[in-house]
Amino acid sequence: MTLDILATAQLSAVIVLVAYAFINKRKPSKPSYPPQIPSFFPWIGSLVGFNYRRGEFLMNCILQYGPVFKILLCGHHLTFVASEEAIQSYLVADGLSTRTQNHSIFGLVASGSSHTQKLCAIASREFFPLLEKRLAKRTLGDVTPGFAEAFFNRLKRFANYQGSLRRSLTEPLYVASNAILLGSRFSPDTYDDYLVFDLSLPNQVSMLPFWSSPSRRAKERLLEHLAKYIEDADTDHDDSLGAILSKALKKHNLTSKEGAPMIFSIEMAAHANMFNVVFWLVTWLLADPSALAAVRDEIDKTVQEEFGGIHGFLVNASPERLQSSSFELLHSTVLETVRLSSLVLGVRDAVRDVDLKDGERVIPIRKGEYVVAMPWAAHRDEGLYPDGHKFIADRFVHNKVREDLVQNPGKPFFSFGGGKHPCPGRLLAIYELKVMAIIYFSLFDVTPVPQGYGSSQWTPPQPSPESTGTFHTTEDVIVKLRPRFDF
Ligand code: HEM
Repeated sequence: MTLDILATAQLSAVIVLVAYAFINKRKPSKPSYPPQIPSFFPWIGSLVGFNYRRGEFLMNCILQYGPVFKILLCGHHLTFVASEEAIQSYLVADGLSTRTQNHSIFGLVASGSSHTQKLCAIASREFFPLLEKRLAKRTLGDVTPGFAEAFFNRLKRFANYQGSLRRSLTEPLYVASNAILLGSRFSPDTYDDYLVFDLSLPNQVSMLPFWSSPSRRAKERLLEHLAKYIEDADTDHDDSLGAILSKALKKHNLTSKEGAPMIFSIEMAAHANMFNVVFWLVTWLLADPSALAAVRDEIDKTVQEEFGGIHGFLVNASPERLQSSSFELLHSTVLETVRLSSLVLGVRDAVRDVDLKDGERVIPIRKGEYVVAMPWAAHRDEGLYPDGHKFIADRFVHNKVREDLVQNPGKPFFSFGGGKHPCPGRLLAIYELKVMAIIYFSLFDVTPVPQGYGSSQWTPPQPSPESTGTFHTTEDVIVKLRPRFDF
């Protein structure tokens, strides 16, 4: 009986939606700006295309409707801005808030918690500004000692390895980055759980229901570990970022279990984009052997001449010394990878009516609507970046972006956001990517192994059409790592 009622209700809903869509289609549409992406169904709008192949769907919208367009998703209006001027305007606009974005992040890490609201407020008022201060140019050098050695020690285990490129890069990166941010009490053995969680992220951020026991259990174990980490923090003597955050959580009367999602959200911010970018950095270099040879020559020469060899580098690899012009090609390669792997920035909600600018045109955003910026198009603008869809390792050699890596008029570089909410980890990210590349290519000859029966040639994987934020990959790369010397 109940099933009959349900089936009848579903059928009626479909009939109403189809009829509505048909009537709507027949109405002559008013010309408007920005263009609205047509969708067959009212209310749910473009949900299906958007959710299943988000990156691809958005890129197709730009190609068809231009760099500013609107879509309807489950009753919400989202305006996407992808031109340089519109993104600049989005970044500095008053009246656009990160409230919804932060809520969804905490909803993801702390599902079911009644403290999401409180955690969001503490994150944006206290924790993100604290990170910005600690990871600023002047103080970054106090945070980074130990990163290079921790990365090296973990990477050594991969000598003569044949297997996942992703693992060989992200495991040492995860361990080293946590060592400097959270200190030695945070267990490196959490890597496998974090990877399971990370790989499920594209599904988790989709608007469709997502059930996966392995990633849910991995997240629960990570949260338990973090709760213990906060519980045991030596807040009087330990001055690692993790201990400072633990102290602040206690000050806000949050139990260690209630506060764990806060540190988890910082873990996610510190690793999610890095895991993607580091993968593309090595993959795109492997796909361009002459660029790889040039980058490695630069690394070998500079490590020898300026640090006396790799062991000297491990102890003296400060952010200032890595700014040296002797690493100019590596610096350019890192920026090029970050430019090319960037798809979407954050979601903003309009807390009042806002007019954004796209050159001479005005983009009206009504209170309650959402805006999303897509650097993907601006970063491929042929007038600004010739052959912008290609990886060109030395693209930034003679044309460096500003040091703080945000908003660079004339040569847009939006990968780290900017304006009111720039990525506070941007300088750390660039530092880590450089150190990683230097150690990885100093230690190993890296050979990609062709996959598939009978294939003798390796081809790099494509960015995944389901990506969000930075590009994920469609598949891993299998590599052989042959030590270049006895370490
Ligand atoms: C290549 C690596 C990275 C990329 C491409 C990246 C990109 C971004 C972007 C675009 C935003 C702003 C999103 C928005 O507009 O709402 C952001 C925010 C953030 N990033 Fe990064 N990031 C990277 C690495 C890091 C690292 C290493 C950390 C270290 C802790 C970090 C911490 C954060 C935090 C805490 C925020 C939130 C800031 C806020 O909402 O005020 N990121 N990141």
